[in-house]
This record gives sequence, structure tokens and C-alpha cells, in this order.
Amino acid sequence: MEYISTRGGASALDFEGVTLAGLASDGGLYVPREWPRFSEAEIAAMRGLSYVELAVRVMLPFVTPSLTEDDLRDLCTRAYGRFAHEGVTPLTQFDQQQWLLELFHGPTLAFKDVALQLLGRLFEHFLKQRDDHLTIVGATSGDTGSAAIDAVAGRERVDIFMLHPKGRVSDVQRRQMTTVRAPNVHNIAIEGSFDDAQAMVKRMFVDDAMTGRFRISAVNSINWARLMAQVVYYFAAALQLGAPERKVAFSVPTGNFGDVFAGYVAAKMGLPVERLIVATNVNDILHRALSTGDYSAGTVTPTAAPSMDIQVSSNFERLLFDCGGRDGLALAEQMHGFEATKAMQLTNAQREGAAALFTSARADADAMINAMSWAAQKCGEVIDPHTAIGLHAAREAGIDPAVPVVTLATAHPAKFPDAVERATGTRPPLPSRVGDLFQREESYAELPGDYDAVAAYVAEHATESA
Ligand SMILES: Cc1ncc(COP(=O)(O)O)c(C=O)c1O
Ligand SMILES: N[C@@H](CCOP(=O)(O)O)C(=O)O
Repeated sequence: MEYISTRGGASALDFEGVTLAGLASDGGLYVPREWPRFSEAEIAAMRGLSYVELAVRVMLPFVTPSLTEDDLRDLCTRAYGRFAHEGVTPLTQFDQQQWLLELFHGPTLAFKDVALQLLGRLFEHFLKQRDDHLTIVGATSGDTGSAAIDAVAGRERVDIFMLHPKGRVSDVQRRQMTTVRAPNVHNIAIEGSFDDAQAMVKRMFVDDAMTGRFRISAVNSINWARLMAQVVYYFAAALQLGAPERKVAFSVPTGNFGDVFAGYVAAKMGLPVERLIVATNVNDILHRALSTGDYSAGTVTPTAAPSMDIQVSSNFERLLFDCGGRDGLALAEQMHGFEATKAMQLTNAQREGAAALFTSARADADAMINAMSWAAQKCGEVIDPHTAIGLHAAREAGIDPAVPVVTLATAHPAKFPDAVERATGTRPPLPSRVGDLFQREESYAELPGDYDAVAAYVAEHATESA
């Protein structure tokens, strides 16, 4: 498989190249040159496979020829062996129509583990072959950070610098990052929002002074390998609910648009997806863009679903590219305009292309609390605030009652105990696999929301590439 940049100005790369590159050198995001497609018979033949075998079947077209099937199977076996549930991403039922896809059985209790446990191993595999070293720079609104750190802590060929917005992640989320003691792990709390952190990370990829000294890569969903691994659980859920003979809708709590874009990829590969419901909190740029075509970022409002407190959604660019006729140079101009003004209008082609599969909904604080208490009272399920936003949107979307609707449960409720307790009266305990999180000592740097300060910190602590 060959990958091209959404901005048309970077060389095409193979899977190994895009995994190690993270972001394209023109500031764009890599996408496959074409979508691999399974026939109905091929999808039917996936029924009953273990999660690992399904992952191999779904991902093989994307990784060939960089990885052999046996290499991929070995990496998946090791990655998913760390999950606390044998099914890796089990489904539970709320009622006749509503289902929950539990994506939080990995080591750090959020859906990020599904991709990052694999990505950490992919890095190790490729770096060993090349005898090389990576400097990973990431931004987190709470969950990517701990999942990425867990995946690479202590690995020799990688340094990781993880930026989180100071005071804007939950205590559990922060401690899951800052109590990890490994010489290659560097946590940085910055003044500002996740969007500020993400913008600094992206800038580093096009800063010659940094890329000239360090081989910089990404663990955020700007890295194609992240999205690829997330496609698998859409197949897993739909197959259990009757695909390929039956369509399934998905409701996805959305921030950076990575998780829901993985659902779009699954549909492109032939999975019968009825709708993809983009569920946002009050930071609703995506809801506005999909419903009115206006993609303009405001100030980020802190909410009880902090991981979705995002206004600039990186992966939306991948959708605009694919729906807008895959014209990289035109998209580069559109994105440069957005970067300068923080506002843009979608073209008709982009709007119509997106409308064919996506709908959206916005949940305010009350809607989120109501969804959490509905799940607890009617179904005995304690869900986290992000999942609640997805569930609210799933129930509001007006999907044909014959079509199952799967809400992606993106985090374990124990990551947000205060918000869950306020809504349901129940304080979810931390699962034992997280260990003595509140007894461990924290360590992190604090920096202003200033690119030069962050770049200087990274330059001082990172290992130069050969
Ligand atoms: C718990 C949780 N739910 C939902 C999201 C939004 O996912 P995405 O950024 O892929 O849209 C995030 C962060 O990414 C998250 O951590
Ligand atoms: N919600 C995320 C934000 C970063 O998203 P990513 O999927 O692009 O890594 C987080 O928890 O950090």
C-alpha cells in the first residue's frame, strides 16, 4: 500500500514510512492512495474469528509489503494479550436498539490502548530493523498521553515528550502519565488548551531546526497507524450484530475526529455502515461543520468530558480530502486559510460527501448527565461522560429501529470519578490493573504555551538521530 499526503506536497511513502513519519513534511496527513475493499463474502468469512485474527485480516492490506502476515500476527498477539477482556472490545446491550462497544479494557482504560499497544510495537519492530531512534512528540487532552506512555515507556529506541493542558485533565488521567518513571518519558504541562498543544506538536514536524537533528514522529491520530488499528473494532462489532447482511450505525464521542474517521474507513472497505453519528460536547465545531458547513473554531470550553475539549480536529482534514475529490493542492490552500483565520467554509462536494454517511449531535452538560443516569438506572451500566455524549446522540439520531446503534464506550468511568458520581451517585472504583496510582509520586515539567520553550525543552532532553 502506498500513502499520499492530504496536501499533495510530500513524497508518497509505504506503511513503514508513514508509521515512522507521523505527519507529512508538507503539514498534511497521510492517507492510503486507494481504499482496499472486501467483498460481502470476504466479510462474511470474518465471522467468528478471534480479535487478533480479525485484526490481521482487516489490517493486512494496509501494511503490505512493510510487514509480513506473520509479523503482523505476532505484533497483534502481543498487543492484545495485554487486554483485560478476552474479546478485547466486547459488546453489551442496552435495549432493543442500543448497544455499547467497550473499548476500555486495555492497560490505561481508554480506547487509545487498542491502537497504541500496537503502535508501540510497530515502532520497536521498524526501528530495530533500521537500527534507528525516534523522538515522539504528542499532545493529549488526557487519554492519548497515558496510552502512548504505557506503550513506549522503557523502550530503548524511543523518547516520548507528551504535552497536556495544565489543569484540564482529570486527576486519574494526569497521574496515569506523570507517575510513570522511565528515563525516556517526559511529561510537560503547558499553559493553554489541547488545541494549543496540538498546534505546537504539528509545528515541530515542519521546523527544520528540529527535524534536522531528531527523527520526530507522532502517537496522536495524525499517525495513520493509529486509525488503521481502530478500524478493526468497527468490523468486530458489526460482524457480531449481523454484518454483512445487516447494516449497523455507530455513535462516536468525537474530538480529534480520529475514531469516527476509522469508522468511515471501515465503510470504505465494504462494511455496511448505516450512519456514523458524530457526538460532540459544547466544543461543537464538528457538529456545526457537518450541519451547516461552517468550520470555525472558537475558544475551548472546559467540560466534564475533558478529552473532547477540542476545537481543531486534525482528522477532519482526511475527510475533507476524501470527500472533496482528493485534490491535495486545493486542500492545502483551504487548510492554510483555516490555520491563518481559524475559520473556513466546506465546499459543496465536501458537505455532500460527508452528509452521505455522517450525522452529528451536540450534548450539553444536562444531556450528558441525563444519559449517564439513564444508563445507570434503566440498564445498570455506569458509563463515563464521553460515552454518555455518544449515547445521548445515539438515542436522538432517529435511526430506523431495525438498525442496531452501537455507541463507542471510549473510556472507563473510573477515569472520571467525580463527574460520574455527580450524575449517578456511584463512585466507580479504579480497576486493580491500574495499581496504586494515588500513592505514586508525580513528575512533570511546566512550560508556558510557547513553541520556542517547548522546542528548547525537547532539544535539551531528546537523543539526536544518527
Ligand atoms: C475518552 C475519549 N472519548 C472520545 C475522544 C474523542 O476521540 P477522537 O479524538 O478520536 O475524536 C477522546 C480523545 O480523543 C477520548 O479520550
Ligand atoms: N482526546 C485525545 C486528544 C488527542 O487525540 P488523538 O486521538 O489525536 O491522539 C486525548 O485523550 O489525548
